[in-house]
Amino acid sequence: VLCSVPTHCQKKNESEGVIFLEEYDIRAKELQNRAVIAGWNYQTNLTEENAKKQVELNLEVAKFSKDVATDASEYDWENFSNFTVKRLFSMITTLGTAALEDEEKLEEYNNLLSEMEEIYSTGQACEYDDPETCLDLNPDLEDCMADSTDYNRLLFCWEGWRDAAGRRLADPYTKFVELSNEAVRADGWNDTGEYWRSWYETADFQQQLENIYQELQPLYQNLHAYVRRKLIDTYGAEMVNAEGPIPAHLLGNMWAQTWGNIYNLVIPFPNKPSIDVTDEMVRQGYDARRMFNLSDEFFREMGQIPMPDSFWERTMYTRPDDREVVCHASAWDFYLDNDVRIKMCTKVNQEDLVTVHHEMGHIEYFLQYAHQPLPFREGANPGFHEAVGDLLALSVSTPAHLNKVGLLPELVDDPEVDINFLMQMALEKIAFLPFGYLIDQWRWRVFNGDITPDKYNEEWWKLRTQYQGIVPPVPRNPDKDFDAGSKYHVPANTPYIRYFVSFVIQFQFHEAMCSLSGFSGELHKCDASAGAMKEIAGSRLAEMLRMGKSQPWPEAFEVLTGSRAMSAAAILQYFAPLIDWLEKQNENETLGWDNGWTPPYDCEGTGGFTCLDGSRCVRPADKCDGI
Ligand SMILES: C[C@H](N[C@H](C(=O)O)[C@@H]1CCCN1C(=O)[C@@H](N)CC(=O)O)C(=O)N1CCC[C@H]1C(=O)O
Ligand SMILES: [Zn+2]
Repeated sequence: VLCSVPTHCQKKNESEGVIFLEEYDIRAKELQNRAVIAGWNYQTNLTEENAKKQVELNLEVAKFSKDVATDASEYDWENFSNFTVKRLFSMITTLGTAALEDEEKLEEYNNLLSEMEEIYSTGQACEYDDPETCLDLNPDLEDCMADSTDYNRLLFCWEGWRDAAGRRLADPYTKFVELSNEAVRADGWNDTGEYWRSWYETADFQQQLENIYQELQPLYQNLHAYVRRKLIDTYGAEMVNAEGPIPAHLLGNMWAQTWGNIYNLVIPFPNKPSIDVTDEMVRQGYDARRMFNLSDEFFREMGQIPMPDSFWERTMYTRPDDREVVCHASAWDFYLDNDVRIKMCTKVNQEDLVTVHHEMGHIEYFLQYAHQPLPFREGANPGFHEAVGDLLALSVSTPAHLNKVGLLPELVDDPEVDINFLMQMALEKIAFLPFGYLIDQWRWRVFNGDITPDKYNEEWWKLRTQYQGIVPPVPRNPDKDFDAGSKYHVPANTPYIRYFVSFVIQFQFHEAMCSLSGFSGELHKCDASAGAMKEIAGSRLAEMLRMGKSQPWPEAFEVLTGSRAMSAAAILQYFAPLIDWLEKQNENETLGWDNGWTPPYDCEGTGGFTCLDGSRCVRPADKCDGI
């Protein structure tokens, strides 16, 4: 019944709709599989030819999405009775960025994405006094930020990366924002941010997030004040101000998003044992593959699905030395034949062991919902997908579990050792919260036009200082710098609020898994795999994951946690002993950082300054441009 004037003809009925969905699923999976393969081939071999093939496939997917949405609108689906059939039709007729009509613009949109991915993944910072020696982000610059405690060496790595990637992404990103908004507007959205937030199916989503952030902010301020005091001990009071924001390059990470790498500068009880998995792994000769095996074993122990053989054959474990790749770790669902893979330039250290669990959590979710119709093969909301791996890593990271797997020589039951452990966890989980929250606060305002391109960097730093209490170590050049571009997810166009949601709900999941497994005691001591009823916990987790996106997320949330709402209570309960300890530590500290302090910046005519180790840090005068 193909009719030219839909309002005057009989729309197709529900039983015809079910047949339509069956045919759709077969065609959609086949096409998605080819598109993901093209994406994999590009990211694991950044050639012009592979970029073109990836763009071609993305265009084919967009065309298919448009055609199938048109076909779907011939069915009277809004009036169908079956919830699942209606939900599937609703998802299939939601196009998002695929709605862009103009072929040329859609091609430009996809070319920009490939180009930005390439710029980010191949960016290098070259030594001031030896332009031939250039450092990659992974591993060189990341290792620099993690290991150096030389103020000016850190400054070289921090600024060098932003010159190499951030600055070069300003123009393509500005163009990209326009095209992305034009695309989603063709699908009826006001802007890209509104389309992204719709995936949470939560009317007051932004308000809920703000409430949770306000509940967590005091804990973050206490951690910030404590760490700031310790950094003054390391770098001196003229480089770190006791009541001001912290220079952004001193937190052990290129983006100051997690602070685990400066644990050795902030240990609460230095003369008591701490966990140092990195040393233990290196001592035991761990390689990437063994780190993956450790994670897979834990998923099995928790009754989840083991990694299929093809995973072990096709995963990229380490950075290849014969081609350019996207090193930023990611998990891939190929939608056919249980083909799931991780792509990672793994380093043998604790940080990457956590990332391996994070990526494997995505893989686990892919496997658990593989039986669902294609549109339901997503997280219940994107935060769920980010939480799975971290959730299991909360159990793996406990001293008890690390001792069990031979990565922690001795187990000590001592409240001061507990504080050392909770500090390590806070440097990962509490430090991250403002970062996880602010990225999309910035991006949503870029997409809705509140932040115009000339203000991209100024507003970025306003948010970075307001939420994280950090400040750029060198003045930013308003015409050239685009520091948001130095963070993978911005040029890669991956939304970020999902990580803030994950860092909240993973503790609610952990609390649920621990009580279901029969664990009793302080939450931070729980290793769910040690619970007498761990099978119950594992099967409840699997039951939630199997649902994919077949129901609004509170339904899935309730299966595991028994509740239907995000809450900061679980993470605050987990860190309760540390909160008390920090408040005592900070009795004489000023919480907060709004005294407007900025770091001293040595930029005399010589353009040179002296490193802490007394060596002469040659610095080309142009590094003082615009200052
Ligand atoms: C290291 C991790 N890489 C992402 C992730 O695993 O989420 C990659 C890149 C972007 C999306 N992605 C995927 O793998 C998706 N295909 C997963 C999915 O299918 O949804 C990452 O970026 N993380 C981890 C913690 C904080 C954040 C960061 O490092 O800032
Ligand atoms: Zn993730």
